[in-house]
Amino acid sequence: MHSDYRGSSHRFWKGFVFAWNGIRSVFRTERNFRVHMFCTGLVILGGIVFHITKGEWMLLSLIIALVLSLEMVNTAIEKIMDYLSTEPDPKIGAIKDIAAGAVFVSAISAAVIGGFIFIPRIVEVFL
Ligand SMILES: Nc1ncnc2c1ncn2[C@@H]1O[C@H](COP(=O)(O)OP(=O)(O)OP(=O)(O)O)[C@@H](O)[C@H]1O
Repeated sequence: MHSDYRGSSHRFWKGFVFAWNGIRSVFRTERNFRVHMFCTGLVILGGIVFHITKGEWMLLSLIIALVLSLEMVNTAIEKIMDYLSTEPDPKIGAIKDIAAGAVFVSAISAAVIGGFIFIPRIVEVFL
């Protein structure tokens, strides 16, 4: 079915195009992903404004990548489940809940890391 692109000499670069298309698709269809992207923008802005350290940038980039990629995996799992059946089914519900839980766990960690990095600096501004 995909023999056309697999046989092409540009298949390596086409892999990036497919990945980019996936990110665009999630951005367009998933509100939660757009919320995460908005938060990412705020965090990057905060990092610039507060001159955070190189180590803090590394930690932030890791946790941002984790949250965004888990949101994409969650969306992929939801789509697989909806492709299999759109009928109400407790097993499908449980699988989707677990995938959503994974995003939630990473988001909590992101909030903790963001708190440790930014709260002392914000407090300093007001003291
Ligand atoms: N076919 C189903 N059978 C039973 N429960 C379902 C089914 N589809 C969805 N659910 C329940 O509804 C929740 C939301 O599922 P949905 O596919 O609507 O994702 P969503 O609203 O896009 O969620 P998210 O905010 O995680 O992206 C699931 O976590 C699950 O509890």
